[in-house]
Amino acid sequence: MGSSGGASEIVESGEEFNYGIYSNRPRPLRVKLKEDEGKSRGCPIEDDLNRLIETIDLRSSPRILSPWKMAHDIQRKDISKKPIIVNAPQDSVFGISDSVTLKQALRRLCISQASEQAAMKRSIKPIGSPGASEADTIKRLFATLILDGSKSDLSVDEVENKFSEVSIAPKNIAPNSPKKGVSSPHTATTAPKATKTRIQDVIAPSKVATPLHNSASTSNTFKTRIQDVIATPSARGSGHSMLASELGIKRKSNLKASTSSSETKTGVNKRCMSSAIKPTFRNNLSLTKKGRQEFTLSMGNSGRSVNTEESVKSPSKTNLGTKKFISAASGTTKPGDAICTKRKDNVTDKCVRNPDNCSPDKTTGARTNKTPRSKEKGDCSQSSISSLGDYSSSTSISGESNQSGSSGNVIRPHMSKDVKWIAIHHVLNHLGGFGLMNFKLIKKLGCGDIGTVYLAELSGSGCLFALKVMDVEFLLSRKKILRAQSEREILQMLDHPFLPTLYAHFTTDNLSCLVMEYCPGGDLHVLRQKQPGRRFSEPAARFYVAEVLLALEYLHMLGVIYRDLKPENILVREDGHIMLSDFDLSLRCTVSPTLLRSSSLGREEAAKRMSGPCAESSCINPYCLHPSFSQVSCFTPRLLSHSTNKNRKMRPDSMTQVSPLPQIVVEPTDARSNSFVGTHEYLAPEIIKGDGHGSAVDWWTYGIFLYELLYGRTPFKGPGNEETLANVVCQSLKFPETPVVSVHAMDLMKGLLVKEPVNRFGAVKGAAEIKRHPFFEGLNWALIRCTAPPEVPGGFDPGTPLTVGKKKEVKCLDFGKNGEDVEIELF
Ligand SMILES: Nc1ncnc2c1ncn2[C@@H]1O[C@H](COP(=O)(O)OP(=O)(O)OP(=O)(O)O)[C@@H](O)[C@H]1O
Repeated sequence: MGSSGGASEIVESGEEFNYGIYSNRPRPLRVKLKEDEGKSRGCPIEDDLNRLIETIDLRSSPRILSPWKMAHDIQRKDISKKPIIVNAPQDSVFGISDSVTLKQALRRLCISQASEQAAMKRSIKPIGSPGASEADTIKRLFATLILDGSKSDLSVDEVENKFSEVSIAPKNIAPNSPKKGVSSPHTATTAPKATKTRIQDVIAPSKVATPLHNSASTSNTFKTRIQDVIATPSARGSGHSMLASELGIKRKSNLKASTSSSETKTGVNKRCMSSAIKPTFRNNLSLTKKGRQEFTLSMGNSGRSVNTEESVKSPSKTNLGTKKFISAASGTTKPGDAICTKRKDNVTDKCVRNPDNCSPDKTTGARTNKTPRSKEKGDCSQSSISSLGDYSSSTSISGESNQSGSSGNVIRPHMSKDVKWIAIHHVLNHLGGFGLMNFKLIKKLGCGDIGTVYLAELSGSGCLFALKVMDVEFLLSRKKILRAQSEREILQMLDHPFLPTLYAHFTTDNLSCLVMEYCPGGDLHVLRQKQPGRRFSEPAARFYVAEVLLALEYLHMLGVIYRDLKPENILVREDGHIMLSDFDLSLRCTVSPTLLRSSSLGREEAAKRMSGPCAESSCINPYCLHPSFSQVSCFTPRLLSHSTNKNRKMRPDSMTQVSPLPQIVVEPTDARSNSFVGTHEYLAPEIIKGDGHGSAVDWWTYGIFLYELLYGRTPFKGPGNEETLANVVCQSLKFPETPVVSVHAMDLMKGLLVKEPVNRFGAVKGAAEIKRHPFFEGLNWALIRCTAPPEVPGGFDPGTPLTVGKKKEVKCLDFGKNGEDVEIELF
């Protein structure tokens, strides 16, 4: 997660300056200090909103401030662990290294050979590969089993190359696809003429839609509109915002063509806005205190006069998003249909799969001619591009069906009693949507690369949320819009105890806001620093990495490669369990279920891994493997059920009870991206070398993560970032003598931190393989969410004074009052 503290980041100049898609000139990397930018830029959105906070008297609202979070502000994050985004998809297409300067530096650090080999590889093969079209790959989703042809004597590499595919389901079934109704994507990138106009429509507040309320029509009010765009209730699986508005669909489609083009020319931008560019994004927002009151009152009374312009343009819909949604949910129009319509017009490949496993078709070829084969998450995200129009103005409710306005009918039944959902539905049903005025901003939680996160209370509900606020113009201008959209779409897909819930999404003229689950416990980076020796005990580390493993497994099954695992991105919930956050660097791709039959070698390796030291010894003590886990047995319950007390010793033949069964892997093990994204100390070697990477990068970062939790530092950290990168590629893994770590923990880290991704633990068989490692032995995966966490955040303090409301603490931006109007100046 980002921090408001200083941080160094690598920024590819080409992100801000167009080098031309065919340019093979070296792209110098330069390092910027985030704190420097912060000085010049001043994190405009946050400051603006801080000012907004000041204008709103929050003292009457209950405040719940976490002492952990407050401590978080004090203990700043490791500045060397800021994410890197160097993405030049067009270069990747032509096999040209993204980061020549970096490679030169690495060459001096003796990894030139590896880098050059990687560059040669890229130059002789189409890295992007033709790739399967989205439609094609999704059609094949769950329709294919990949068998290894019963080759029992293959190495891991050979196994990969000798899969044979057997179709076991109709090809039109795509239950695991994150999209619904994917169809011909050709139309998505047409209509370039209209693009400019459409973008202007979205960007220019005055051209978009009418204000929500009459009072908002005054010049100094938030021009908040509630578009009748409601997010899909079936977020998971289909998992994307649903447009009820035909107009919205058109906007998205048109915008996609434009932004996609511009994005792929320059790559995704990394850095925040510099002071030199600052004036470009200067806008004025203002809030009329009186107007706000009137607005709220009006919404409470009528609450229905919204989005006039779009209602006119789209006569089929009602003026109220809620009404339309209810209508849709009641059967006249299914939400999913809207998704299908949108997707048909806007599908774009999100990632390029392994050529060996892709079946390129004409569709893909045609599309890739129009859209460079970007493999970066943002560039490739189909719905990222398509949903750009959402930023014009909308309210989206995630994961709810909202039938007949009830808050109880949620697609996520286990959350139906969640008071936050009830509160969200209540507002939706009564006000028709959300605006900033529906939230009381309590404090700033943090400032990331694409937005600022605030602790916010949904007015009158007492429910706290994390409100992520992003400036759309800023995102568009800095080419970060796709990152933001991709993150939102991923969030909409999620329904997992260790992943954040996105309750709603709404936009104003300039701001896109995500209403997310609030985690009061800070992040694991801060929590680790509070531990003795700044490291977690092994049981605590095991708990955290186990929950992270489940989250990663779930993400992989959804076709999301996380790519930015680090303690900073692991938030701690109120109950002490974790929440993996921050998805703007994630890569979305398709997943083909794969059935793997274990080879004999695989069995041997599995036996070795499963048995650990006990297999080599005569040990029959079930508690020997983990001195620190007195409750942990040597054997899994599965094995124990086949073992007698007399014969608890792990035997190679006993492993056949575990490994001979075919294993289904539903993870994007063959996905490939060439983007240079991540955090220095956590970057996988294949990313640094530019070899192309897939889901195995998450298992590398997982190994680094475990290492850091246990040892209090990462294994390859050098004095500088380039040295760190060189160490990642060249240096062998070493374990400090202290603290003492169990052999199983070290074995797991060794398996995960294998530099060659194909040999990396989990790379072929996914998370299931890692879950079977003895390090986790005895852990009840299904009930881990019921396990007592190592630490539970301290109690809330509702009486904590609000500090952000003090005017003297407001920095960076002018703060003026005109009568009753409080001007909020953006950038
Ligand atoms: N749901 C949440 N609950 C509590 N705090 C949060 C939540 N989401 C984010 N934060 C805090 O806000 C900060 C900023 O988060 P955000 O995701 O915007 O930035 P980030 O993690 O740096 O990601 P990036 O810069 O890649 O966009 C985080 O560091 C975290 O401290």
